[in-house]
Amino acid sequence: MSDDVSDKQAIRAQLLEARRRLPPEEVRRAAGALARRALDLPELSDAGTVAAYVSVGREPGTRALLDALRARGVRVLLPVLMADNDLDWGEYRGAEGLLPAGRGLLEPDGPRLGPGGVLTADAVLVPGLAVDGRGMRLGRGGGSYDRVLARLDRAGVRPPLVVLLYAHEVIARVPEEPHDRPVHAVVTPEGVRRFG
Ligand SMILES: Nc1nc2c(c(=O)[nH]1)N(C=O)[C@@H](CNc1ccc(C(=O)N[C@@H](CCC(=O)O)C(=O)O)cc1)CN2
Ligand SMILES: Nc1ncnc2c1ncn2[C@@H]1O[C@H](COP(=O)(O)OP(=O)(O)OP(=O)(O)O)[C@@H](O)[C@H]1O
Repeated sequence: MSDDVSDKQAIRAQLLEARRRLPPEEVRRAAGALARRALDLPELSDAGTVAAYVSVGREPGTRALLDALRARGVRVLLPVLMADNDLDWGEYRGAEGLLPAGRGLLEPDGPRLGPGGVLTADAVLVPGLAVDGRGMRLGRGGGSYDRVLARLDRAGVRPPLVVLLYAHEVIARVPEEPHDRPVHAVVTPEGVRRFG
């Protein structure tokens, strides 16, 4: 295994442990601040369709943001994890339209759009564990979003990629592999940083 791959695993383990230690009230406070800051981003507020995801556990919260986008008439797409870790997509129809899925995830009921559904997004909210000063992102390691970003590239579409993190998850350097693609902006409860 290359050094960068084993570095990634060590950093992931540290960051997931730090999330597990976050008090629930801190998770709630952060989610409110993240939703407010994310809604101020023109990349998201001007979008007709946003590809997002439903935060679970101590992930930086997206639920308030999903509902606010939907209330504004934005079409919100949510991922459905497939057996090979690639992602299918469905439309968010509100909290009642979410079903418990594997790995503690919540997924949309209703029709599936296919993996190409994400190509209709004007902006993509990408989950992550960390980002560095160049916008290089560390994910959970399933490669699901690596494939989404490669699919967008192949189709020649370049929607803004936005990651929501806690402030301590903006780190000095994420080890990168050739397939990694930088994101355009990171939102933390403390502010927004654009890369470019
Ligand atoms: N909320 C959310 N949805 C998402 C992602 C994500 O990171 N967050 N994904 C990003 O690609 C995809 C799902 N990929 C996943 C890959 C691994 C695990 C995982 O390792 N889960 C742990 C339990 C949860 C935890 O403690 O973190 C497990 O199964 O042991 C979860 C989702 C699509 N949907
Ligand atoms: N376009 C792709 N198609 C298929 N597999 C890929 C693709 N890009 C990367 N992978 C594989 O996915 C695995 C995970 O990659 P990596 O560790 O960079 O994940 P990550 O970016 O942290 O996570 P994620 O993409 O799930 O958020 C690696 O084994 C990598 O080879």
